[in-house]
Amino acid sequence: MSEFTPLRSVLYMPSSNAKALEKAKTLPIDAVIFDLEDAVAPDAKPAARDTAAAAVASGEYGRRTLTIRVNGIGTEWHDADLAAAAAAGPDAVVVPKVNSAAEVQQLVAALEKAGAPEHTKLWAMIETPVAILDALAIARASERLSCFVMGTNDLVKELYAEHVPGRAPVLPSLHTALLAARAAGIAILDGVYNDVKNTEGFLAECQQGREMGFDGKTLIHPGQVEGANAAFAPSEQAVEDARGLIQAFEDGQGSGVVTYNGRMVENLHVESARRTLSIDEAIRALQG
Ligand SMILES: CC(C)(COP(=O)(O)OP(=O)(O)OC[C@H]1O[C@@H](n2cnc3c(N)ncnc32)[C@H](O)[C@@H]1OP(=O)(O)O)[C@@H](O)C(=O)NCCC(=O)NCCSC(=O)C[C@H](O)C(=O)O
Ligand SMILES: [Mg+2]
Repeated sequence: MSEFTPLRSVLYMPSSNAKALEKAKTLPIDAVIFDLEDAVAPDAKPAARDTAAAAVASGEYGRRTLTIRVNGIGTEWHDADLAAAAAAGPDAVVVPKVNSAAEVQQLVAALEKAGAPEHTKLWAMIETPVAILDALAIARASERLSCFVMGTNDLVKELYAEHVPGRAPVLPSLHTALLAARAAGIAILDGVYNDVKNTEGFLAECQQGREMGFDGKTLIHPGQVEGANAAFAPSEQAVEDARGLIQAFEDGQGSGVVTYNGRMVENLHVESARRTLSIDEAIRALQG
């Protein structure tokens, strides 16, 4: 049994959208974010809060990781959202616009005070300039914090930047958050791709995110699930190469360096290959 939890495809859905809530039960997503923030109109927020909590408790989403995105600190909905989410006990509570280590500690204290079970982690959205500049302190602020979620729409807005193919304006921010997440040993998810009908652009962004090192991508539409699942899983070729590389190293009988398919292999490559195999194993376990 692998300890690795795949987060290739993490789908936001407005908790006020009954059709989307039903649809998500049928999709091969690794995780769901029941949204109470941007995708829910102010009038609909109290009902959406109840719906999200009921969805988590329903047991109808199978093996998927379930999370609730609450409204941000300082908004009129935040306290009630956090209390309801803590009581529902999802796998994680996602908090937008987390800006400091102190905020993480405040959120963790609030979750504990509201009686959140131990398995309910905190996922912090990194989507402001100050969060990028303080990313390492945020990532290390609490053991309960297990994942960064990039909010590239807010980031582009705050930077007065533009959404462009290749994402040059936000790459320094994405890399900084990745460095912080890896230094702290937490997961990190790439931001959403807004143009839901542009499959080619979406797949290019998935590949870019995978190559940069993200664990998976946040999604906004069912049509994006398959592409994300493929992009963030090791390919058959990668799995075969990982097995071959490990075997070649073991056949080297204690030599510190061997070659496999003409390439140098050292222990660090073996560690990467083992990671590839454990991700593959965890994904296969999901498929049952
Ligand atoms: C973008 C959408 C508004 C498009 O909706 P729609 O026009 O209804 O799409 P379709 O008709 O193509 O839908 C086909 C079926 O799929 C279901 N559906 C659609 N979206 C979802 C979803 N997200 N989850 C589950 N199911 C979904 C439809 O109900 C149709 O079902 P059926 O008829 O039974 O076949 C819409 O996709 C949408 O609302 N997406 C989510 C938007 C959202 O959550 N936004 C907030 C998060 S993004 C963000 O804030 C990131 C961050 O903070 C940042 O700063 O970047
Ligand atoms: Mg945002």
